[in-house]
Amino acid sequence: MSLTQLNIHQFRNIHSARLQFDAGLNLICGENGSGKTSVLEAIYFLGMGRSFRSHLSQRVIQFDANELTLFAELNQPEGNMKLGLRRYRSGDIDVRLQGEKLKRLSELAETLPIQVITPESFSLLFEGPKARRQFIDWGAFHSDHQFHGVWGNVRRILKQRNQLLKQQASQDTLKVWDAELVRYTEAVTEIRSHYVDSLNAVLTGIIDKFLPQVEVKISFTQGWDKKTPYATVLYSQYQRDLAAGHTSSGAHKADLRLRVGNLPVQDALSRGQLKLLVCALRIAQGKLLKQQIDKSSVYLVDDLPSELDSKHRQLLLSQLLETEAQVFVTAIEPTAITDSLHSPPAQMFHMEQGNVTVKDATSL
Ligand SMILES: Nc1ncnc2c1ncn2[C@@H]1O[C@H](COP(=O)(O)OP(=O)(O)OP(=O)(O)O)[C@@H](O)[C@H]1O
Repeated sequence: MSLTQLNIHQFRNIHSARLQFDAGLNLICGENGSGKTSVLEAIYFLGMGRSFRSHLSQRVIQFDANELTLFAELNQPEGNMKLGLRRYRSGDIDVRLQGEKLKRLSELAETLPIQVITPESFSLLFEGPKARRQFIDWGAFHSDHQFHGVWGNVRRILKQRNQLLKQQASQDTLKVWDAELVRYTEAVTEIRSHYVDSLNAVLTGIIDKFLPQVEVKISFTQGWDKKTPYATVLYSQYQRDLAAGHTSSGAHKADLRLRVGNLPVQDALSRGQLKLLVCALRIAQGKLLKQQIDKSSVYLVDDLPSELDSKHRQLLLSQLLETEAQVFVTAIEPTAITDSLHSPPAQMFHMEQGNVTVKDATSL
């Protein structure tokens, strides 16, 4: 799967652009503020219906405009596909696949599995567990079709249960909800746990390349004590949950633990090593997806040179391309990337004040 064409209209500082991409490596260069990240953001917006930079989607609409429009052609094993998205300042969104209106944004994500690597990515390792849960769920979502629905049920029931707890509901009233919650929570946990096991198998080989002297251990924590059935936990924590007004244990507390020996990775590794570890994690996800459902991912790598030496830049690029993914990389200076490649990138763009021109990479 790859994006062959992207038309951008009124997105950040890009008024209008038509870009033709290669199925392999696409390099986007330009000065600070020229709009490089905005191109990556536009691709992400098309695949996810939201930005990776701001949770306020209207921020990406060009200052004086009322709406943004993105249109892409995708090359899929099943044939070419047309994907269009229009987002209005009012908040309305219109997404079409082959001209048909999509009902759920998750259908977009299924069509375009996107991975993002930015200079801030390593915060995945020491931010709260939410980011790591999202990391696991990216894989769980793509590798198991049941996941989206089951996880949606867990969140819906948790919301209802929490509302009842705030109303001081009795344990008897909660019983019916708890039975459903246990059923869906166990299903979610099994999918997540199975996914992390499969990921671990792929990850080991990649970590060996990125961090050869370091033994990183990754484990899944499900959100409550593994030895106790979830039904028992809910029952025994009733008083505590009642006092807190919310459910203290469950799949919504799941996490991924990353350690070097007995230390959390953020205490054992340098910033550059942490960045490499996050890259290894994301590459492992792409490789696993390819193995599991023969689907390739799209990688958006913002400011690739930052904090990586030339050897590791080269390693990262070669590993990314090995996943057979389509890769979009931004850099201020093209040579920061081309110096790390054996052959020039297949497609290269230069950005200047929101305007894009195609560059001949062989002339560098
Ligand atoms: N909604 C908007 N409408 C118009 N312009 C915007 C909007 N939001 C941001 N901008 C401008 O768009 C420009 C694009 O920024 P972007 O982050 O894409 O650049 P960049 O080339 O990635 O820069 P850097 O190398 O510094 O990361 C910025 O100058 C910003 O001020």
